[in-house]
Amino acid sequence: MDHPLIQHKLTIIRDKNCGTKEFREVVNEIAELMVYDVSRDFALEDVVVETPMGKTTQKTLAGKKIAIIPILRAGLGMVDGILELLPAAKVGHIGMYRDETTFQPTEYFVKMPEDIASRDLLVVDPMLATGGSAIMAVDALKKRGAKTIKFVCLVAAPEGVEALREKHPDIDIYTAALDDRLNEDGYIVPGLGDAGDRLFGTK
Ligand SMILES: O=P(O)(O)OC[C@H]1O[C@H](OP(=O)(O)OP(=O)(O)O)[C@H](O)[C@@H]1O
Ligand SMILES: O=c1cc[nH]c(=O)[nH]1
Ligand SMILES: [Mg+2]
Repeated sequence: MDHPLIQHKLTIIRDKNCGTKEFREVVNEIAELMVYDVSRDFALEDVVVETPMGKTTQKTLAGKKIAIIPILRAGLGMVDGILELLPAAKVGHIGMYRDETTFQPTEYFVKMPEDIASRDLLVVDPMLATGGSAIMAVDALKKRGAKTIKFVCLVAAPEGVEALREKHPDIDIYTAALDDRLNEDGYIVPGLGDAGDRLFGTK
């Protein structure tokens, strides 16, 4: 997504001198701006409304049922921003951490709304690196009946986009930036470092 506001804010959080408070605020702001466009294909239906001047037929969202699914921890940093625009969305959590040497993800927590099969799901995580975490999260959702899934991240590596596309070609991927590559430690370059640690001040 190349909107100037999104690009500007992404540059702010890439800076290693951006502290925890600002990092948190700006991650939420970017997520909110991204959802404006992610929701572009949401269906509308007609509704009759009475203005002070009389009756008119206008558009309203067609009873869309959404759930936001953050991949813990770092995905949590995007939830409040998205809820600003989609305040009635439900939120399901999936916990996952990546092994430092093999980069393989381990799932440690899942709590979903009961009706995810009938909801449009926005899986959110700031970083799409090898793609292992996103693939495992989508596997877990499909296993529970999910049908419509969009993946929303801030920074993606080409390797992660390719892996997620290959494993789950039915999923739309939205990213604020497609970066150069992964380094030998599995971090995105130039990236923004460890998103979870920067959001929660754990390093
Ligand atoms: O595409 P991948 O190679 O799977 O890497 C991306 C994942 O790594 C990070 O999580 P991390 O394991 O650091 O957990 P955290 O959010 O708790 O810090 C990030 O938030 C993604 O979930
Ligand atoms: O660059 C990266 C890769 C994985 N996870 C992160 O938080 N950052
Ligand atoms: Mg992390």
